Amino acid sequence: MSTLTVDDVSKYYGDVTAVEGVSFEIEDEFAILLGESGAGKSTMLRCINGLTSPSEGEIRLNGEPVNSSRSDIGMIFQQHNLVEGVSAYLNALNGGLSRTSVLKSIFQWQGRDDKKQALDALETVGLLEEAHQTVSQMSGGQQQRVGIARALVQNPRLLLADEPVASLDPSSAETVMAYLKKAAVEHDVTALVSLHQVNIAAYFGERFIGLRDGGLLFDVKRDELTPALIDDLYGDVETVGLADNRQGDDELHPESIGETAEERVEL
Ligand SMILES: Nc1ncnc2c1ncn2[C@@H]1O[C@H](COP(=O)(O)OP(=O)(O)OP(=O)(O)O)[C@@H](O)[C@H]1O
Repeated sequence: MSTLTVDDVSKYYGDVTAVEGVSFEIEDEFAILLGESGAGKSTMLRCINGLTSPSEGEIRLNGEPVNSSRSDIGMIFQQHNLVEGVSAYLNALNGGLSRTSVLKSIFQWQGRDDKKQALDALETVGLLEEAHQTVSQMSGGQQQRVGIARALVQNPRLLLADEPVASLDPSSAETVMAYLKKAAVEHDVTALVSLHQVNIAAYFGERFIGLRDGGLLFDVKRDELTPALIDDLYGDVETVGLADNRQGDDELHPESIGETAEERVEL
């Protein structure tokens, strides 16, 4: 159980306003951050995980201010930042580094608990049999799943992901999202994931936070996410892909995606 509170947060880079006056709270949900390029999604996530500080406002996790990089916030990046030349297992094990001294990690003296946790995390993302495969030999989707496993080994109370499937083909993107959601549900972790693929977002998300020009445009639950809101967020160009999923003018129907991914992932 964890609650993320974003309280009137602004972030300025010189004259540039990246985020302005944004407030929302998410509790035990799989939430999606939507917005076009430059809307402030990455800046918001970087403020939440303490990689940068807000210029104004406060961010709290379970009531405690977040003011520097914290080990209980797991972060998954678009370019997964794995160590390519070593195995999936060793990459996952690295997630526990904050609990292990540098000397121990160099000599791979992590305890049995850490090792079991790394294998459990790889099982969660469907890669137990590939545990000893070198990451550079894995597909982009598999590498991203190793990134999810590594974040899980941190024992996070909050999982953040910045465009985790942006560089994947649509089928791999669905599979990775299905594993990410499975990981959050199984580990009982609140998640905030930035995405630009609206259909994938609508299928997997439980809550949607829309940013436009750094401000909060909407904060809605799944049944309140309408094409009209998406149009407000992206304009006509980005919503073309929604056409086949619409019924009437005011409902999203993302059922056509995700089912095959879910069958594969066995959520
Ligand atoms: N370190 C920085 N220095 C100056 N300006 C920045 C910096 N980081 C972000 N910005 C600016 O802040 C605004 C929001 O950027 P941000 O990367 O948060 O948006 P985004 O929604 O994540 O976009 P994208 O999807 O393209 O990554 C943009 O105008 C960007 O140019």
